Parts: sequence; structure tokens; C-alpha cells
Amino acid sequence: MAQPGQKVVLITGCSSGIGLRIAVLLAKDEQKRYYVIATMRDLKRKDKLVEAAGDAYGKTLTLLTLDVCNDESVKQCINSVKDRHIDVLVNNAGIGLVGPLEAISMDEMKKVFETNFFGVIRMIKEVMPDMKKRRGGHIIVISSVMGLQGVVFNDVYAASKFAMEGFCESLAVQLLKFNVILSMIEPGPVHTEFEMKMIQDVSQKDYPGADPDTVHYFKNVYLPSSVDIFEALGQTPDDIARCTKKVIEASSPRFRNLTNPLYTPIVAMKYADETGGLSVKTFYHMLFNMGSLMHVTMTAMKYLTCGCLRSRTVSPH
Ligand SMILES: NC(=O)C1=CN([C@@H]2O[C@H](COP(=O)(O)OP(=O)(O)OC[C@H]3O[C@@H](n4cnc5c(N)ncnc54)[C@H](OP(=O)(O)O)[C@@H]3O)[C@@H](O)[C@H]2O)C=CC1
Ligand SMILES: CC1=C(/C=C/C(C)=C/C=C/C(C)=C/C=O)C(C)(C)CCC1
Repeated sequence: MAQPGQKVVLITGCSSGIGLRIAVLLAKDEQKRYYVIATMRDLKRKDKLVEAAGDAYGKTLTLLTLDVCNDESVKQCINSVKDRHIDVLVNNAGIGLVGPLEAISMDEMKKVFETNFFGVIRMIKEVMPDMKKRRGGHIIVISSVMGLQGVVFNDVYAASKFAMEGFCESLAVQLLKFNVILSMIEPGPVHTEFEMKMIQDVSQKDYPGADPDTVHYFKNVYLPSSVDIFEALGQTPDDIARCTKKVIEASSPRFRNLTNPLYTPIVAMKYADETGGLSVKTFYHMLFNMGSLMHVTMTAMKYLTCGCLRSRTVSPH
């Protein structure tokens, strides 16, 4: 049970990746300021979290079942929290989807929106009324740079994160009136099971419905570039956990929190040209004309990025 003065933090999707690392980092806080309710849809997948939490498990970290796609599961979970009191809600659970649009079924697309968009809304609808009544609370959404800038062959995943950004931009204004803070964390590529699942998924599919040219561009042009980008720009889930902890602890938390300074120019380009042509043409050029140079370019970017870009992001250090 939470001790007096401890903040109750509920996190979704803690069986792996970013959610797991946020749960562990907060539960191991030296000053024991947090009581972490780490949730996952299938408790059979708890072992990695329990092992990483060590002594904190059963003290500052507890486990609950929660499937963000299921109304009953969300209600049951929140009702089982003492007085339904949650100080910080971290909406982390999410799934990816990559590939040629023609080869993706409507059901797969709906599942992405059901998890990444409606899953977050379901959580916020359940937790927000109590926060509003108490005139206090912090809602965090793990969005993505793909909520700010689309990426080729990630059309539906990016759309789900864009939807989230529009939702949060709208809601944040109302919540401020009730002293409830809303913050978005916007990571670029992060080395988690998300990346593995994508690679595994791609290796199993032959993309029926997509023409051979499109499949070629996806498999032989986009995928190698994407692997290079993960290698050159990829952050660790611990980086994202440290950024999230900083946002939770800030005296005046920012609404947007890009975690990767190397992405700042990509996002800035969009606002530099209101016609949108600069972004579309630059990505086209990067992908189709510079594909084989991507590795060198990304590595150079990594070393050349100047301090002014870093200051626009929330640093994990
Ligand atoms: N990795 C990356 O490059 C980036 C990831 N993100 C975002 O970060 C978040 C976490 O992803 P990441 O840690 O990388 O990926 P992982 O695949 O490692 O973790 C995703 C987590 O979400 C859980 N999850 C999926 N569906 C549901 C559901 N219906 N209910 C509850 N939990 C569910 C998974 O549980 P289960 O084990 O049961 O499948 C898992 O615990 C996502 O929102 C993702 O969009 C943002 C930017 C970049
Ligand atoms: C191929 C390619 C790109 C790919 C970016 C990728 C692969 C980003 C992945 C982000 C993730 C995984 C976010 C998760 O939410 C760029 C840099 C836009 C430049 C143009 C070519």
C-alpha cells in the first residue's frame, strides 16, 4: 500500500520495454517518493519486471492486470486502487504497424487505433474525473516523433499517434483549469521489443495485395534505412524512463517532450515550410536517392548535433 506522502503512479504496458523501465526507475527511487502500480494485460509476462524490480517488488511496486482495449478490465483495475487515487497516470501501452498499406487489413489498422488511441482515451476517461475532483494529477502520454512527423510505410501507426497529439492538445487546456497537468513524451526510435516485433513481423509476411515495386521499396529500400536509423539514433528504454521521471518531477512540466535531439531538425522542417513540400521532398530524397548513404549521414548527424538542438529536448541525463 502507498505510504503517506508517496505519489501513486499507474503505468500501462509494463511487461517489456519503456513501461517496464519507467516502472522500475520510479519504484527504485532512493527517496521512495513513488508507489508504482505496474499494469500489464497478461500477468504471465511479469517475470522480467519482477526480476528488474528486485527488492522494490511488493514494497514500492505492485502488479495489476489491465488491458487498455477492454472497458471492464480498465474499470476493474482502477476500482481496485485504494480510493481510486492515482497521482500520475502513464499511458505507455502501444503497438506498431509497418508495411505497404495495400497489404494491411482493416482489422489490423483498427487494432492499432484501438490500442494506441482509444486505449489511452479509455484510461483517461476512467482516471481524469477523480483527478479533476481533487484538483490535482498528472497524465503522461508516451506518444512518438511519429505523432509530429509521419514516416513512410508507417502510415497508420503515425496516424494513431497524430490522433493522440490532437486529442491531448485539446484536452490539456481544459485540464489546466482543474490543475491537472498533461504531458506528452515523444521518443524517436528506441531499442525495445517494438523493434523486434517489427523485424519478426516483416520476416513472416509476403505482403499479398501490394504490387512488386511497392514491396521492393518497402523491403529493400525502407527497411535497411530504418535499421540504420535505429542503429544511429536509437535510444534505450532507460533513456526514455529517465526523461519521463524528469517530466514527472519538473516544477512546471512541459507539454511536449522530444527525447532525441537528433530528431529536432526533422520536426523543425515541417514548421519551416508551410506548404509541406520541404518535408515530403526531403524524405523522398533521403530514402530514394541517399538510401545507401543513410548510415554515414545518420552517424555524422549523431556527432555533429549541436547544443542548441539538445536544449529543445528533455535530456535523459
Ligand atoms: N520502441 C520505439 O521505437 C518507440 C516506441 N514508442 C511508444 O512507446 C510505447 C511503448 O513501446 P515499447 O516499450 O517500445 O514496446 P514494447 O513492445 O516493448 O512494449 C509495449 C507494451 O505495451 C503492451 N500492450 C500492448 N497492447 C496492450 C493492451 N491492449 N493492453 C495493455 N498493454 C498492452 C505490451 O504488452 P504485451 O507484452 O502483453 O504485448 C507491452 O508491455 C508505445 O506506446 C510505443 O508506441 C514511441 C516511440 C518509439
Ligand atoms: C526511413 C527514413 C526515416 C525513418 C525513420 C524511422 C524508421 C523512424 C522510426 C521511429 C519510431 C520507431 C517511432 C516509434 O514511435 C527518416 C528518418 C524519417 C528519414 C527518411 C527515411
